[in-house]
Order: sequence, then C-alpha cells, then structure tokens
Amino acid sequence: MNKYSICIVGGASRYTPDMLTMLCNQKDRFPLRKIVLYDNEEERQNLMGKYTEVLFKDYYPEVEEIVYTTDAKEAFSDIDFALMQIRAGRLEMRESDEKIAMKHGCLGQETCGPGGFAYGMRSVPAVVDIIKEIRKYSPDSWILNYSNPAAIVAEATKRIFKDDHKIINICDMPIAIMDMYANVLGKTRKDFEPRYFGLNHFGWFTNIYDAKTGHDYLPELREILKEPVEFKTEALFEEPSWKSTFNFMSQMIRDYDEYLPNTYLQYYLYPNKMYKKSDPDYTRANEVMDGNEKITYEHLEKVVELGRIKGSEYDVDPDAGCHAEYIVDLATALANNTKEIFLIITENKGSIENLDRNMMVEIPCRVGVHGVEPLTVGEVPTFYKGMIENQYAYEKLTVDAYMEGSYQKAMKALVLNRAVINTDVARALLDDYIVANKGYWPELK
Ligand SMILES: NC(=O)c1ccc[n+]([C@@H]2O[C@H](COP(=O)([O-])OP(=O)(O)OC[C@H]3O[C@@H](n4cnc5c(N)ncnc54)[C@H](O)[C@@H]3O)[C@@H](O)[C@H]2O)c1
Ligand SMILES: O=P(O)(O)OC[C@H]1O[C@H](O[C@H]2[C@H](O)[C@@H](O)[C@@H](O)O[C@@H]2CO)[C@H](O)[C@@H](O)[C@@H]1O
Ligand SMILES: [Mn+2]
Repeated sequence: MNKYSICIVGGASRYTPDMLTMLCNQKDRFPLRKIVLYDNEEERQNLMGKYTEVLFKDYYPEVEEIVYTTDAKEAFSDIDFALMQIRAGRLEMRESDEKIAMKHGCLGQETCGPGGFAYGMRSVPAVVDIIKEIRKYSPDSWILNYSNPAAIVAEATKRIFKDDHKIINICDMPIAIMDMYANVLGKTRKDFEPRYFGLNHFGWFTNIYDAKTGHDYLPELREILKEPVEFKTEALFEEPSWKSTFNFMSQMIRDYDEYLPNTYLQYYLYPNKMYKKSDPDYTRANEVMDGNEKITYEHLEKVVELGRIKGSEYDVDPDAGCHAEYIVDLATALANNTKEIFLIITENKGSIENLDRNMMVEIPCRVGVHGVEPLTVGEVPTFYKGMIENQYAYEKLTVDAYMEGSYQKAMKALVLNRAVINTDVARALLDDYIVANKGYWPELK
C-alpha cells in the first residue's frame, strides 16, 4: 500500500492533537511516511511539533519524517495531502468580529452574520496565498480545506483556482449532527447515508437512509427531536453554548414542517433570539480561549515535559473527535477510491436543478481517486430556494468585495445578510470592521 506525506496547515490549531491521534488510529488504511506541521506562529508550532514527536514515538514509530516549520518551501515540498485549518487573526480577531457585531445589535458569531463576513475578508487572502505556495511545490497534492468561513472561502477558491479539482472544501457540522442522530437511535453514523442540500452552515437533511436497507429514519427522528433529548457526545458539546445550540434544533423542527435543519440555521431563522441569548462582553471566542484552547495547550505542555504519553495520565482518547475522523475518512476515500458518500461544498453544476449552476452548494458527493462527484438533488421548494439564493448572493458579494476592493459591494453583502438587513447598521459595522481588520483586509474603496 502507498504511504502518504501530509501537511497540516495551521499546524498549531487546537484541532491538531485529535487529528494526530486519528492518524495514529488509521495507520492500517491510511499509512504515513511523513508528517509536516506548518503554521505562521513559531512558538505554538514548536510546542505542537514536540508533542507530535512524543506521540509518534509512542504510537507511530513507522513515520519516517516529522517536520514542523514556518517555511512554506520546506512545508509544501513533497506532500500528497494538505489539510488546511488556519484561523487568520486567531481567536483574538474572532472575539473582535463577534463583539463588533453585538455592539451594533447583531448576533455575534464566527461564521454567520456580520462576524462571518469579517472573518471571510481575512480568511480568503490568507488561504489563497497558502494555496498558491502549495501549488508551487506540490502541484498535484490534494488540498482539503476546512478553514472557515468555509462557504466564502469555497466561493473564492472556485474563482481563483479555476478547474483545480484537487481543492476540496468541507465542514464537519453535518457529521456531528449525524452522530447525534445515531446516538439517539442506538446506531453509528456510518449506518447512515444522508441526503442533504444547501450552503455551508445553511442546509437541511432531506433523508437519513439506512446504508444497508434504504429505510429513511428522518420521519422518526423529526418526531423524537421535537423535544430536546439527552445524547452522548464529545466533551466540547457539553459546553453550555453547544448544548443550547443542539437543544434549539427542537424549536426549528417544531416551527418548520419538513426536513432536519443544520444547527447553524438558528442564527438566520431567529437572529433576534440569538442576539438576546448572547453576552456582548463574553462571546464564544472568550469561552474557547478560556476553555478548549487553554485545556489543549496545557495538555501539550505536560506531555512534552514528561517526554512520553502512552500509558501515562495524559494518554490520548482513542475515540478522538469526529472532526478528525471525517478528514481522515475523506483522505482515505481519495487515496483508496472508496467511493463513499460525503457532504462536500462543491459547484452545483445542475445537481440542484432550480439553483444557479455556479453556486457553491453543500450536497452529497461520491469521493474516489478522481475526486468529488456530486449526486443529483433535484428541485428544492420555494422557501428553501429563496433562503439559499439570498444567502448565496451575500456570499458572492463578499468575495466580490474582496477581489475588487469594493466598499459598495461589502455594504451590499452585509445588507443581504439576514442577521443585518438595515443599511445604516451595515455601514456602521463595515466602518468598525475596517479599522479592526487593518493589515488583514484588502483596502476597500
Ligand atoms: N469547516 C469546519 O467544519 C471546521 C471545524 C472546526 C474548525 N474549523 C476551522 O479550522 C480553523 C482552525 O480553528 P482553531 O479554532 O483551531 O483556530 P486556532 O487559532 O487554534 O488555530 C489556527 C492556527 O492557524 C494558524 N494560522 C493563522 N493564519 C495562518 C497563516 N496565514 N499561515 C499559517 N498558519 C496560520 C494560527 O497560528 C493557529 O495556530 C478555523 O478556521 C476554524 O473555523 C472548521
Ligand atoms: O465555537 P467552536 O470554535 O467550538 O466551534 C466552531 C466550529 O463548530 C463546528 O465544528 C464542530 C464540529 O462539528 C465537531 O465535530 C467538533 O469537532 O467540534 C467542532 C466545533 O469546535 C463547525 O462545523 C465549524 O465550522 C466551526 O468552526
Ligand atoms: Mn463548519
């Protein structure tokens, strides 16, 4: 079997440790010869690199080369897969995005509403620069991007890297939701074959088929989930804001008579409620900085200090997060031609018959050595069509604003966003974001 060389871009991300554990667990079906961590923050990168050395010494000694670097040439030469998870401006800028939105009376969220717009304008140039570097040194590598806001990043990569079918944009929220369904029904996510349509963080499950029998679990799931249920989940989702998000699915299911919604729709269908639920002085960015990020980094320090991990009090959870599993599943499908179905953010090209062919939709696709092959979705009903077209126009205008350096397009994008709507609010938001994002955003004229 081939052995692969992979680079984790944003190597010091708090998602990297779970990813590394998952790679150790999957060595039989996705064996590695080399792993590279690339980040632009040297200190964090070195700690993650040293942690990788300890972890792989104990769990993956077969890997011939471990590299951690801030140098693009060193990072991107001789790689088969780049797994991209950068956060331009880090959590400090996420905090700024969320708090500026709240200051203007809009919900403060990292990928939805005005926060997602601000993050998109930072993320696109950073992701584009990195992809150009990757293409210089490893032109044939697969690039699996899940840097957010994935909808906007995907629209930009489609336009800028035309016909590069080896750039794939993905999100694991639907996977996490399917894990919840599986838990509720006493199954595993892999027992299901989903049907889904929409945009990233803006979509609906239409069917949850049994992968063997074809039985559709969606009607019974809708009945069960009309009230919040207890379900076994990863530690992160025990946090109050995630709990509240999963519980809120019940409200959406009671209010709408079809399908099962992505959790992120709460921000667009109930923006006022979501705004009132949030603390303008302590947003999700603060929770992550004080919680998950702190815990992750303290763990790394302890392991590196001890110099070993297997059998120690800091040993890894072999059941690492579904986020990591999904990425490795996808890489395996591309490498081993498994033809499994994944929900991917891809160009519509007629899959959803009554939506723009060029729209970057999130839909089921078969994945194999030739890349992503979308399944046919058919037509979507008027309500969903209207919602999606409005949101996609916002996403397109955001990318236009970035590419043309246009203040007008940026303002129009914000007005189209269901969490903003008012022109005076859009202008005020934009003016504050321009100041806060100096050095990250292109100049808008
Ligand atoms: N699509 C999804 O479903 C999904 C799921 C989880 C996380 N994410 C995304 O993954 C990313 C990482 O999230 P996180 O919370 O771990 O953030 P984080 O800040 O902990 O880690 C991101 C890392 O990227 C690095 N970075 C930033 N800009 C860079 C650049 N230009 N070049 C190289 N490295 C750079 C940072 O130094 C940091 O170490 C975010 O974009 C997040 O939204 C996406
Ligand atoms: O508020 P955060 O930073 O905790 O989460 C934001 C991300 O939320 C989703 O990702 C989940 C993922 O679905 C789950 O499997 C697990 O790994 O945790 C992630 C959350 O940290 C969402 O899909 C991402 O786009 C967000 O970045
Ligand atoms: Mn996502």
